Amino acid sequence: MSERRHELQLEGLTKTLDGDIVVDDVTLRIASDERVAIVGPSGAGKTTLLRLVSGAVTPDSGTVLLNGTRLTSAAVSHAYPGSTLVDRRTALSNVLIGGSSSRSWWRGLIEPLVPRNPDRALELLDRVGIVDKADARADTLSAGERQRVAFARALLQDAPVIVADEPTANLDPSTSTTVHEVLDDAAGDRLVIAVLHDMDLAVTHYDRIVGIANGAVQFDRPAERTTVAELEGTFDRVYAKSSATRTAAENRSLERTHASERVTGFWYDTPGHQK
Ligand SMILES: Nc1ncnc2c1ncn2[C@@H]1O[C@H](COP(=O)(O)OP(=O)(O)OP(=O)(O)O)[C@@H](O)[C@H]1O
Repeated sequence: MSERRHELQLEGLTKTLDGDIVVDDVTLRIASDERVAIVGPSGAGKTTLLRLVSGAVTPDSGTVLLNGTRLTSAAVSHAYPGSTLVDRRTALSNVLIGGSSSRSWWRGLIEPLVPRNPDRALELLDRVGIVDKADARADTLSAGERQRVAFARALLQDAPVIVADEPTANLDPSTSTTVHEVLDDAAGDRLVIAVLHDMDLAVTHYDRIVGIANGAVQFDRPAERTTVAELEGTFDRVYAKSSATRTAAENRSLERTHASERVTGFWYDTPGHQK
């Protein structure tokens, strides 16, 4: 991977889904090697924002630029959850699948079966601390080990931007901490943008916290200058606006948020929050 510095610019990103503004005029600049956590209530628009960055969703308006030119999907890799590994394949084979997208389709098909050059994949498994499990089938690995394999798979693509949507959602707190440390270390000078529900993890393991509510940026602070209580307080103030002062779109977003919270329980991992 090149050592050049990168800058990602999100300029006025807006996305409407089913008539509602889900991402509302988001502008952010993110530099190389920054670890950015996106936090916010359920239904706030975090995943949609990440999908706009990765190109999976097209904005209604606004742009995503890398070093001043439009970001291509090849410049973004996904650190998908470990649950997305192919169970019957080895850890090494799963990592090689991640590198297939940059090669011809037929090589992509056969390479995981007959690895031609596994050196780089082995190096990445080593970097995430599980090279000794390279030949183990994915379904014999622990949840934390699977997540490490998923990170190695993402890193093989050598993209300057890594996006991760709740990469440790189903891991216990201690394993979550470890795998975020692994990602931080292994990502090197890449930009990492992760959506996280757990604000403790965000504040502890990320450089910068971007809070999203109603599709808009509510705060953007260095992690070292914020606390979980401050983040929660900001969200409470946003959602405590009286219905009279909320716009119609904000009211609809709030209704969606409450509906999502009933399903996912946004505040479940933030002790002290009063519903
Ligand atoms: N394809 C879609 N069509 C219509 N509405 C959608 C679509 N995808 C997402 N939405 C809505 O957009 C809003 C934002 O969704 P999004 O998944 O971005 O929120 P989120 O902040 O990531 O939520 P969570 O934390 O629960 O994952 C939600 O109200 C959701 O129902």
